[in-house]
Amino acid sequence: MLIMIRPSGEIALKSPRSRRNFEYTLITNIRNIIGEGKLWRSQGLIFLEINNDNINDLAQKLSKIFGIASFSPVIVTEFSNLQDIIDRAKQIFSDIVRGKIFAVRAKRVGYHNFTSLEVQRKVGEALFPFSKGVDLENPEIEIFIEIRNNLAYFYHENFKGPKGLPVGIAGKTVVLFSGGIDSPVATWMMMKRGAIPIILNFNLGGNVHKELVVNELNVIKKWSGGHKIKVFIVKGTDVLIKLSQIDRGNRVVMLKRIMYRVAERLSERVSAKSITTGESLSQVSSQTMVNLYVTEYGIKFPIFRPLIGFDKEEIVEVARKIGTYEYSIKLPEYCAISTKARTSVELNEILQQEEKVNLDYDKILENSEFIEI
Ligand SMILES: Nc1ncnc2c1ncn2[C@@H]1O[C@H](COP(=O)(O)OP(=O)(O)OP(=O)(O)O)[C@@H](O)[C@H]1O
Repeated sequence: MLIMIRPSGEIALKSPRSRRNFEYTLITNIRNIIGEGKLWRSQGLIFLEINNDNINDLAQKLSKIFGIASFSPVIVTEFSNLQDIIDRAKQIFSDIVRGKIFAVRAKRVGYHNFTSLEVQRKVGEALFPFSKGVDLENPEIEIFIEIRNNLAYFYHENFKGPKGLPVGIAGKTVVLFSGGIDSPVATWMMMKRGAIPIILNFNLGGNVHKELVVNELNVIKKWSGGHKIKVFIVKGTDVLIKLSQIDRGNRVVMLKRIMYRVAERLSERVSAKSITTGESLSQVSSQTMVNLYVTEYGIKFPIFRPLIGFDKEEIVEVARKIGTYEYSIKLPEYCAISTKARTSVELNEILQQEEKVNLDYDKILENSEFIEI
């Protein structure tokens, strides 16, 4: 089976050099996920030739590879004149249009002594006797013919890809991953823009919490373009004990600040250039603008919050689509940190209390558990 893969439109707009890099990364990711077959680039498209004839199985996998806009199983023919194309189209599609209202769509690249419109008309005429009729506006089935120089590609199925950019082209980001609904979605959105996530989780609920995080990451892994996901699990309860020394109203922001600090250290170690969180503005008390300002004060990496303008319903919709929602809702309440924070903490107060708590962030990281998914 031959599959024509159309990269995201955004990739085509890049300079030739970037475009080549993006396409090569996409090819590597496809190879890692599919694990067999031959892949090559041709005029802005990617082709995959594979022995497996199960398109549904393949479509499941390709539809989760970022950087793919759409894909179609195609039949390719070399031709020397329009009649060759008409004959081949008849062979391929007469059964497929049987009893259906159809339309032919043709595209052409290169020099030919016929137009795309002529191809549509002539192939339409040839298939008409087998069909229930033609309707260009509302067909039951569409027949596509893409002519590129002396090759014609025939297909009638078009599967959607997830668009975005191939995972890997943007470098690494350390994701503060709670296991709740939001941070898995934030991870997915960063992957969609080409970032490789390095996961940092503060375990606040023992094995139950860990298992949940691992389950979610197994789902997310399906979208990673074959990249392994590195996970650092910090024993969050040790940090919580330290927090008992400070004001109750400041604890949530302080815990977040500690998470950012450890994420900062991890970013240095793994050469990530940003930190990602699942925060969205004003969602809970720790996510007011003031509290976000205080939380990230002095952190040397940019903090990316891809969900900042999303409301909960929109986040849930994405979580359901990617498949993490069913796990996230099982996260016990004690693993979330967003209870009872002051909506507006004082920066100086927090900085003083941070000194008092005096944590060794490197040590916290060194004592973390590392797994790879
Ligand atoms: N235990 C944790 N380990 C790592 N990061 C965390 C943890 N708890 C929270 N975070 C980070 O802080 C963000 C905000 O968490 P918070 O609990 O305040 O809100 P939330 O909206 O419930 O987020 P989520 O749905 O991701 O748990 C999370 O999206 C995540 O990036």
